[in-house]
Amino acid sequence: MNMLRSITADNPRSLVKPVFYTTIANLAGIIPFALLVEAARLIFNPFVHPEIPLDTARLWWVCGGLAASLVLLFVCEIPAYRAQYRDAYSAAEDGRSRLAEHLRKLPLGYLNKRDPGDLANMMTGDFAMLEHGLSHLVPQMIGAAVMPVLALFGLSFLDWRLALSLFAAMPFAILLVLLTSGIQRKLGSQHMRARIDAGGRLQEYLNGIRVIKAYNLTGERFVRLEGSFRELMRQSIRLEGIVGPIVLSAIACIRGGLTLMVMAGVHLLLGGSLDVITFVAFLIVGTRIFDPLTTALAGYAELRYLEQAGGRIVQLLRELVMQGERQPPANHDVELKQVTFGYMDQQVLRDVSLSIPAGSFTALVGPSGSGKSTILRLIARFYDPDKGTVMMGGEDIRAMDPEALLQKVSMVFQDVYLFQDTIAGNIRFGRKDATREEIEEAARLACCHDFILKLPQGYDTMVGEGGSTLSGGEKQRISIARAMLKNAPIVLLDEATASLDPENEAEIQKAIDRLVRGRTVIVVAHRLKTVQHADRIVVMDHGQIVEQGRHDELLSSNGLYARLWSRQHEHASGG
Ligand SMILES: Nc1ncnc2c1ncn2[C@@H]1O[C@H](COP(=O)(O)OP(=O)(O)OP(=O)(O)O)[C@@H](O)[C@H]1O
Repeated sequence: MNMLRSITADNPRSLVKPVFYTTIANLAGIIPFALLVEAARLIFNPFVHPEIPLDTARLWWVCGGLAASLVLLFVCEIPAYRAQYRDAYSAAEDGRSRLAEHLRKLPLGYLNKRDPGDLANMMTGDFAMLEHGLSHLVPQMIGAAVMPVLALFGLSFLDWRLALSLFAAMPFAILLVLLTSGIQRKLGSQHMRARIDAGGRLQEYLNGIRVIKAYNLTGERFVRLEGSFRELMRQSIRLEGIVGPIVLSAIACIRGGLTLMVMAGVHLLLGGSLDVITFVAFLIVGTRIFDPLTTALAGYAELRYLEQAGGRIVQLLRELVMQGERQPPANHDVELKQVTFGYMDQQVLRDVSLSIPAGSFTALVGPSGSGKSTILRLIARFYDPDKGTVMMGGEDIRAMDPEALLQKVSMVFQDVYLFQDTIAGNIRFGRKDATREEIEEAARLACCHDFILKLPQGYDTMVGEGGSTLSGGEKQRISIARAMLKNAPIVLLDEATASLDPENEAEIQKAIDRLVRGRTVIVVAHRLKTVQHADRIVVMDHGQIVEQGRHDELLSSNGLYARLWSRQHEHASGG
């Protein structure tokens, strides 16, 4: 059952139709064999028993039946073929969508620990293997099981001794494959690890190609990439080199049954206890009956390999998604109560308590790495705290449905990601059902409208993956337009650290001022002058809140804020 779950990406029901139609097609495939045996019997009968004339009428009927059975086989194979391919591809499509949806709901903490190359490989490589398995290997396996069982049953009626000798070696072959399945699995998983590693290295190489060129790192990075390709080759050769002989031995063992049957047949024929016609019938059937089984044995090793690919998918599908069903309350006060959090082992926030009343403007400031952006991520529930609670309207956000919670929050982050879509499509991510007028209105408020109209196709201009065709400031404004469209009561803003030209900076500031009006706003600010009018400024250092208050209060208390302010002030007047 585990294997079935694995190879169907946890959806064994997708196998029902292909298995049903393939079994019918295989059963239909037995009829021509039976008719061939009957034809051989009729033809050889006059030679063995000269007193009996050739029964031509019956022979014609058998020939007609043979033609009809081939038509029947064709008719049965069409739905089997369709079921195998259609269901294989739709099962893989369904599995890919389920996995993508599941990944979206997993805590970011879990995804951070996974190699993105590995996940991408799972979506493409592993599912491609499942498609191949469901469309080719599973039908082969069914054929391999149905044909010999029916043949053994039918041939036993003709002569049980020959039938037994024909199949005598089969249990040894099956035993050989089963006993070595541990080795096959181990080699398969080593090969898979090498494949994932090569995929990861390749992705790293492609993602970093600009840095590699800029710093002339070609040699070192390429060596790592080449090393992973070499390891993959080594593991592939090892896998084929060891699994191949096992499978070939099993096939030889099965074929040995035919030799055994011929020897037994000759012995019985000479002893007079077997007639030639039955022997000929066995020879006809015996040469073909093992074909599906030998093909399936070669596929069996592949199936085990595929089981591992599917197993990885099933394991990921079973990872617990973020829990919580409650709808967020109408009150949008935000509060952190003694929150402690770290991404991996390193603690990033220590015992942080902070209360943000609805409708207020709060700024988080402090040195780089002090944990400011992490607070925003916890409020949006990208992660759950290790200790303490994050509350909204007096309720723990862990009890809330993460998706409903995100409806309450608009985010504008430093690293704006634009999808490979039109400008309008990218703004529409703010609200799926927004009309074109609403999108343009949001763009106007976010100071994007003018630069968008200057693009070749205006709002219908495509932006590349990652938005590489727009400047940093333009991307920021697009993301503000998204947030405008979303119109959520809480706004989380992570101010861009990269220096922008004065015109862009003024436009962005104007857009932000419009976005935050009348909402609960939490801003991570790097330039203190942009937040000097905040209701409250929270100063962070080494994962803790060291000061908080209004700009004037903080300046007069002469602490970290005053130092940061004077440093930036001197810097600005000096520059
Ligand atoms: N996804 C992550 N995985 C592991 N560590 C992380 C991750 N994000 C941030 N960190 C680490 O957590 C610490 C706090 O990061 P955070 O982004 O909250 O700081 P910050 O105060 O916003 O910094 P900055 O002003 O430079 O944006 C840093 O040491 C950072 O390296």
